[in-house]
Amino acid sequence: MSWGYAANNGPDKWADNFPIANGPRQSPIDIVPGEASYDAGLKALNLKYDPSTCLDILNNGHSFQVTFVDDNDSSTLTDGPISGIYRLKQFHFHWGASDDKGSEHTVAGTKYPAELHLVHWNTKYASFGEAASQPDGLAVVGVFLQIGAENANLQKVLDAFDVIKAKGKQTSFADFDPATLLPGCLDYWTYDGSLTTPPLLESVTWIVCKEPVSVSAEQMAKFRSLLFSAEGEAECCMVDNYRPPQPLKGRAVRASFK
Ligand SMILES: Cc1ccc(O)c(S)c1
Ligand SMILES: [Zn+2]
Repeated sequence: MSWGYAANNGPDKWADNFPIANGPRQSPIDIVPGEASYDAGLKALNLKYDPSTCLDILNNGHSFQVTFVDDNDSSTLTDGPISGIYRLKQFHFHWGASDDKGSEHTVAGTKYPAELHLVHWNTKYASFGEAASQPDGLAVVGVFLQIGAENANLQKVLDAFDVIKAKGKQTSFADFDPATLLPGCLDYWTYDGSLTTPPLLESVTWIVCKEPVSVSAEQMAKFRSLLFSAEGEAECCMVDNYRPPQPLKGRAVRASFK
């Protein structure tokens, strides 16, 4: 049986097949602002995305992801806490069955209804797959979603959901600028962590934005209309696809802001 988020294959069971689940730099974590140390040496994030690199949108049975062409430096992350050039590979979300949960990172225990992950890989390595196995291979920008006004930019993504309702469905998705999903203020916390889904590789420099972006309650309902299950299987709503916070194990969390 493959991993998921149910009682029989969820986060508490992942260590059975992925022992790194109990490793020293697992994600997500609870971010405690008062314990983060301001680092004046941290640069501002430099995100430069080219909408023409947007390729398709896929229901992979764990989340939905928008994938980008990454054979050149058209869509990149530079500066911030990283050195070198990291290319955007995909973005996806994690969310809850109700608005009181859904984010993976928490802020002093506060859960947001959803969290966006923009996944980038270090071009010092030959590919995403190679980078994902290296301690400095990936950089994921996390953005919290909070219930408020309808997010017109996010709606463009949600409008594609009808054709990717079930696991394995994929459709073309073009000319989307992921920068439109970012908050106005790019203050961030950063720490060394991992993928939050199996294989839970400890290759991620996490960059979590302090400022959330809005999502309406109706838009959250649209997230919850996706299915974990494939066509022809018993329908299982795609909700609560988040891993809870993991032990910090002595790691430092730095803040780019005072
Ligand atoms: C590469 C990757 C895949 C899935 C994820 O949830 C994350 S956080 C990163
Ligand atoms: Zn993720």
